[in-house]
Amino acid sequence: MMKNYDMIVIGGGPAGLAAAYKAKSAGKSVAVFENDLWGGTCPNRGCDPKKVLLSAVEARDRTQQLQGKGFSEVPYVNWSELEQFKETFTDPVSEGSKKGLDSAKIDTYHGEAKFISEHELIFDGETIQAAKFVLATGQHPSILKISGANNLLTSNEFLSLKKMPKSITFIGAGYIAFELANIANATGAEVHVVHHNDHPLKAFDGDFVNDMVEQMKQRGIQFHFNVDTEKVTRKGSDYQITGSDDFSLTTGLVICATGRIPSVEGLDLDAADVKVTKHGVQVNQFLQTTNPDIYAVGDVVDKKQPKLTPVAGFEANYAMGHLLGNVSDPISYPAIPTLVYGSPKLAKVGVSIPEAEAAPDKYTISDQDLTGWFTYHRINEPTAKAKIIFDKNHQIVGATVLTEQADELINLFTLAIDKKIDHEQVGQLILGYPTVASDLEYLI
Ligand SMILES: Cc1cc2nc3c(=O)[nH]c(=O)nc-3n(C[C@H](O)[C@H](O)[C@H](O)COP(=O)(O)OP(=O)(O)OC[C@H]3O[C@@H](n4cnc5c(N)ncnc54)[C@H](O)[C@@H]3O)c2cc1C
Ligand SMILES: NC(=O)c1ccc[n+]([C@@H]2O[C@H](COP(=O)([O-])OP(=O)(O)OC[C@H]3O[C@@H](n4cnc5c(N)ncnc54)[C@H](O)[C@@H]3O)[C@@H](O)[C@H]2O)c1
Repeated sequence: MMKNYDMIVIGGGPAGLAAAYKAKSAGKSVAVFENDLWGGTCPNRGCDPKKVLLSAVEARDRTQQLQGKGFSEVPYVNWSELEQFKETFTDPVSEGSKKGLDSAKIDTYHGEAKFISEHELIFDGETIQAAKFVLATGQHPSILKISGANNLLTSNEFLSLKKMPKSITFIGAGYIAFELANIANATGAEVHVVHHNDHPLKAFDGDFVNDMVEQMKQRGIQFHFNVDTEKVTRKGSDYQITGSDDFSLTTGLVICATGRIPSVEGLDLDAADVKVTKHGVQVNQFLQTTNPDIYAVGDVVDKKQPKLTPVAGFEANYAMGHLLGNVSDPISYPAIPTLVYGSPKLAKVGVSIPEAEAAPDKYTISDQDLTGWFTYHRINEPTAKAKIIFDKNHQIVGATVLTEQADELINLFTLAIDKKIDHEQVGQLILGYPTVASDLEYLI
């Protein structure tokens, strides 16, 4: 007899798993298909391993800042040891995620499935049906179409390098290049970033990005802007990168960090009547694809919101609410913070600086240098800055921050924006002192 489920999820990452558990707890029969590691990008080769590696960088940064204030030597990070520590987090993920599904009695299929009609998949020669589907296949690294592209590695391989080479080069200057270049630099490797224009981290405030680049240059990271990479050639155990304007660089490894592309190949979405653009699966305001029985959630969706783990989880919960008939309003996203985990960290949320500058009748920007504030001076941070945007009622509506503590500060701003917390309300709270949070009263 043909297998038939209430719901099939394709992709076992944060988005897919959240959707599967939600439907299962509502009493639905559910199956999840995964063609690689259970758990997806975030815990296996994304956010979590990256932030474990960052912990050693943060310790080194602190030591460096407190040189002559209790510390004299600044050790380099021992990559092999750190990598082994990282593996204690990543190694158990896939098996653990699969076991979780098994104990929740969610069926699992490992391998490639492909649609053969609007409600049918074929897997290992077997046809499997479902009333509803959820596409949650995420994205994978894009590789430049250049001569010698086979010599390029990606963030996937970087996060599992057994040995850090003496020199390493990142192509692209987005989130991944900044974060991984910063980690490699802390191990003592010679680090280069080659970028095709002079707008790194283009979604962020230019002033703060310039500041971040300067600080990373001072740590020894070499930026090569306005270079179009044309060719990567193997030279013995090294690689030679050649690019526009006679650019040439010999390096130990080349990591391509030029963006990620939606994972839709092989699914034959045409057969299911699901339309895809180059940015991902097209959805309506209920996260239904062009086939209303097929939803799409997480990184695989063509959307203007940033492609991040908490956004993936939020969408999965929303889509399940809609699919189960508990929600009928269109999806409405709260403020979404985005962060670049460098040294320092750069973060933003809500109304952007260009948006605020373009509408002075609606917004005011408070440009704050926090370097001398106790919170930052205590750890001797070289620079700590925030641009905070208020509406005409003096309610915070956006912020961009550059500091080692940006990951904590931005969440406080997010809370204030989303819950409309103002200066007076913060003043009525008693918060642990002295902390990033206890500064909030003086910031908003
Ligand atoms: C290096 C790096 C660092 C990151 N850091 C952060 C961070 O600090 N904070 C943050 O919020 N986000 C971060 N992200 C982004 C975050 O990882 C993603 O937003 C998140 O994983 C999206 O979840 P998802 O379930 O939509 O996709 P994924 O986690 O990518 O999961 C999709 C799953 O679908 C599977 N799949 C693909 N095709 C098929 C198929 N045909 N059949 C079956 N299964 C398939 C994949 O193997 C994968 O397991 C980072 C990403 C990277 C690459
Ligand atoms: N901290 C975080 O939240 C975090 C960290 C890492 C990744 N991510 C997620 O992963 C996504 C992908 O990260 P990413 O850094 O690969 O992408 P990105 O879009 O941030 O950056 C890609 C960079 O490559 C450049 N580029 C594009 N085409 C190029 C070309 N032909 N030659 C040279 N450079 C080129 C772009 O100008 C851009 O600077 C992010 O958008 C985000 O969703 C998030």
